[in-house]
Amino acid sequence: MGAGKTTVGRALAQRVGLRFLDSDHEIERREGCTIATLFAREGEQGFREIEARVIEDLTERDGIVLATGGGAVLRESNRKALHGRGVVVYLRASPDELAHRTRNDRSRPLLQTADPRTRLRELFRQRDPLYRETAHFTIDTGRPSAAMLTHLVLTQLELAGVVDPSRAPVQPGSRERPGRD
Ligand SMILES: Nc1ncnc2c1ncn2[C@@H]1O[C@H](COP(=O)(O)OP(=O)(O)OP(=O)(O)O)[C@@H](O)[C@H]1O
Ligand SMILES: O=C(O)C1=C[C@@H](O)[C@@H](O)[C@H](O)C1
Ligand SMILES: [Mg+2]
Repeated sequence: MGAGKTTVGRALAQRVGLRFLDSDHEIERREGCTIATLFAREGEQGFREIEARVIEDLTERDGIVLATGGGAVLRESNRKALHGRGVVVYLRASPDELAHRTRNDRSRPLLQTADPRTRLRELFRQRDPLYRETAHFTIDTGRPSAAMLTHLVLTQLELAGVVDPSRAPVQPGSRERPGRD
């Protein structure tokens, strides 16, 4: 949560000329309300059901850059759909860094506690192995700016033959997917 998936994903899509989609935005569009309202109305489990349907739908599409919500890796079906249908980049950040980036933002219900830093530490412990299992690449987001991270992700994808260095996206399925990191 707050690692930069939306920020970097959108910039990456622009750089490679692909459509950008974000599962949180798609959930808000389909449900006609904010994530915070949805959590209040349906609880986290209700939100996860909707999220799983959206991930299933969006990972069926070709030619997109998809940013997920931070908890999408919690479900095995989501992890399988993401890893099997796409090239997954884990933007890894420390709980302290995430706490700093999200400190003024009230839109993430799971961080509306007296001690968001401790919550982020718990989430990191639970989720880091799941992100690693799901990702083809891991990029540490500690110091670099979002613009630098976009460049780093792009370079990784070029080296793996996922996008052409001339910025033309490789056709889905035309080259072997990269292995796990
Ligand atoms: N590399 C970075 N360095 C510093 N700040 C960053 C960086 N990447 C993103 N940010 C900032 O951190 C905040 C969270 O970023 P963003 O919304 O892209 O995270 P996210 O991973 O999509 O979060 P969520 O899981 O909640 O969807 C934003 O204010 C963004 O500007
Ligand atoms: O990390 C999480 O569990 C979440 C992250 C956000 O992207 C939203 O999907 C929601 O706030 C839950
Ligand atoms: Mg996001």
